Amino acid sequence: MAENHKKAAGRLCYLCNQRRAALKRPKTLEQICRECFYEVFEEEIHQVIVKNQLFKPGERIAIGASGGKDSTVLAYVLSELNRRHNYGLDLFLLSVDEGITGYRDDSLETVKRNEIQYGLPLKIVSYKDLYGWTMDEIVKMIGLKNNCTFCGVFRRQALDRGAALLKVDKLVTGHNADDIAETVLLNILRGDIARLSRCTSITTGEDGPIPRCKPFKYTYEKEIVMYAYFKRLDYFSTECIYSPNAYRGFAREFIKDLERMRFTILFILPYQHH
Ligand SMILES: Nc1ncnc2c1ncn2[C@@H]1O[C@H](COP(=O)(O)OP(=O)(O)OP(=O)(O)O)[C@@H](O)[C@H]1O
Repeated sequence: MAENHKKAAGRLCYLCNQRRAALKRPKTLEQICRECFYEVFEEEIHQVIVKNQLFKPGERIAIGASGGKDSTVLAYVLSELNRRHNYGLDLFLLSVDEGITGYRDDSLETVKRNEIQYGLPLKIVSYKDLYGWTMDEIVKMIGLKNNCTFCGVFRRQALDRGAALLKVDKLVTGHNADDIAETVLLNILRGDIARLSRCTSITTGEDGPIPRCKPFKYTYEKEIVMYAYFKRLDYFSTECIYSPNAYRGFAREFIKDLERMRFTILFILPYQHH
């Protein structure tokens, strides 16, 4: 971040040619000012929403809010765009409390502050209430093997239950281009053709209880972090204490290495179509 910042300082913004450049934009490598960065970042997400017809006026939308950078930026940007472009959406924050002491309890405090900061009603559903078990208790029983698989299945269902309680039409999540590139690579390595064809769709689950969509499908993680940093958004940045997640970590490092070698894989993978 500081490095990007230093390199850009001293020049005029490539886009407005008036203000000093404050950063080098990861997606285009242009040196631009903060104001232009906010504008292009938000406008690109607006275009993704419009082109893919993600929402209809009057819809109730739940934002899967973990308190992390992606969903915090998503909540902030969606509420801004909803006002600016009159989408006519009723937005809600929906959080799942997995019952992980020292991780989810702290990140939920962030979401509770976001509820006030962004004026979005918050609903929290917990594994304890839904299933009678917290992840702390499950890990005590089964250890650290396969715990992420359990947690992923439970979270998926908990989000569906929460969405039903809120009576929303859709659920949006903060999955970004980096997450999707990793998932594409993992599905290739696993030879999972069915998931490979599904994982790049911007909207999924249209035949299930609640459609889900990913407005950040084309947004780079680095840009989300920069946006949160420059806007001083309130988010929680600790990794889950139970998820070493070696397999996904390997995919992430591999993609980063390819990017360093100037392969534009991050840009290409989320565009894969079936
Ligand atoms: N406990 C939760 N409650 C509600 N939504 C969640 C929860 N965990 C994850 N999500 C949703 O799923 C998306 C992807 O989750 P993942 O665990 O991969 O986190 P991430 O990429 O670090 O995102 P974030 O920065 O938002 O935590 C999040 O952006 C969020 O929309």
